[in-house]
Amino acid sequence: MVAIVNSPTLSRLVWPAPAKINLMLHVVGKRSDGYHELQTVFQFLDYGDELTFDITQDGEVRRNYDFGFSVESDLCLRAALLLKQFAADDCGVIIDLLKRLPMGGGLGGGSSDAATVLIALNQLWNVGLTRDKLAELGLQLGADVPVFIYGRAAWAEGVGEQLSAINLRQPWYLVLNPNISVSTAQIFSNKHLTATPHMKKIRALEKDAEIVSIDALFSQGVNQLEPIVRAEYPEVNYLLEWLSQYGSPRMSGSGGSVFLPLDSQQQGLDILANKPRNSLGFVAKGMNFHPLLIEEG
Ligand SMILES: C[C@](O)(CO)[C@H](O)COP(=O)(O)OP(=O)(O)OC[C@H]1O[C@@H](n2ccc(N)nc2=O)[C@H](O)[C@@H]1O
Ligand SMILES: Nc1ncnc2c1ncn2[C@@H]1O[C@H](COP(=O)(O)OP(=O)(O)OP(=O)(O)O)[C@@H](O)[C@H]1O
Repeated sequence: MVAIVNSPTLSRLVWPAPAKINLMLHVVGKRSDGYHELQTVFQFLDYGDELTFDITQDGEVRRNYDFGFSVESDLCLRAALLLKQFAADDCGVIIDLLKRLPMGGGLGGGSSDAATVLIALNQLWNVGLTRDKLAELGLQLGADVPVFIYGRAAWAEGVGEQLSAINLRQPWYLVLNPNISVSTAQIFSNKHLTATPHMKKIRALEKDAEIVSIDALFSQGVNQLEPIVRAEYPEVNYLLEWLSQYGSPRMSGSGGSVFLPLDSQQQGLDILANKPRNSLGFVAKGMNFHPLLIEEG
């Protein structure tokens, strides 16, 4: 946890917003509001966006960047405005964002940014909401926000908000992105997406002390959104085929990023050096703890 006081200097600290990957993802149902119920496993990566906050006393929420999304749809601004309902009237902020995560990349970039805004401003504005309350606010912004506030690698159900911590191996991963944005809504609305029966939380996952291997999760099958994305986006299909010469790659979330667990960081750097033209990529370590984990109680 970042211990921080509300001082203009310290508030300029850099606040990380790490990526997540989904190590397995089953679609198990559809709710009446159209959202799909999932069973998934989240792990964080030590790679992501970075935010800084200039705290002001003018009550305004502003941004100092432009990545193409409108002010109204900006998840950082929306997160700040949600939290502002609980803050003193004069609490204001200018948010800056260093964007490393590909947008529409299945790595939870926008969700992670929003979670970091909620965590940071909860401290910098002295709001004092609990982690559960922040996660509840976060869920209004997106299904992937709560896990970033929960702060632990997790087995998730519901739309991703029913979370229980799991202890996973933390290998290095190579992540590749085809440099295209995949719409999560479009993938979930594909007519070929069918729900499968609920899977019992696999036995190894129930024993918190045990370290769950990535292979054990992969043996549960591929991400069920993967065949749909592969069919709609040949670029994602190509990256998965290309990476399979080195092991068993998987797609994260609703794509289009794909990832491969590695034996070492160097192995990833060697593969990355020859990555397909037009793709983006990085090597990062799996993390079971979010760098801003809120310890309570
Ligand atoms: C695929 C995952 O990344 C797995 O972690 C998440 O479930 C997606 O979470 P997210 O990007 O935060 O998604 P949201 O912004 O909440 O939803 C975007 C759209 O995707 C569809 N959606 C999303 C999540 C979900 N469980 N079921 C859905 O049907 C809905 O049409 C929704 O309007
Ligand atoms: N701060 C933000 N960062 C990224 N995208 C944002 C942000 N605010 C709003 N958006 C919008 O949200 C869309 C989805 O972005 P995001 O990077 O979260 O996708 P994603 O990684 O596929 O998410 P997920 O893994 O949760 O499905 C973007 O295309 C963009 O229009």
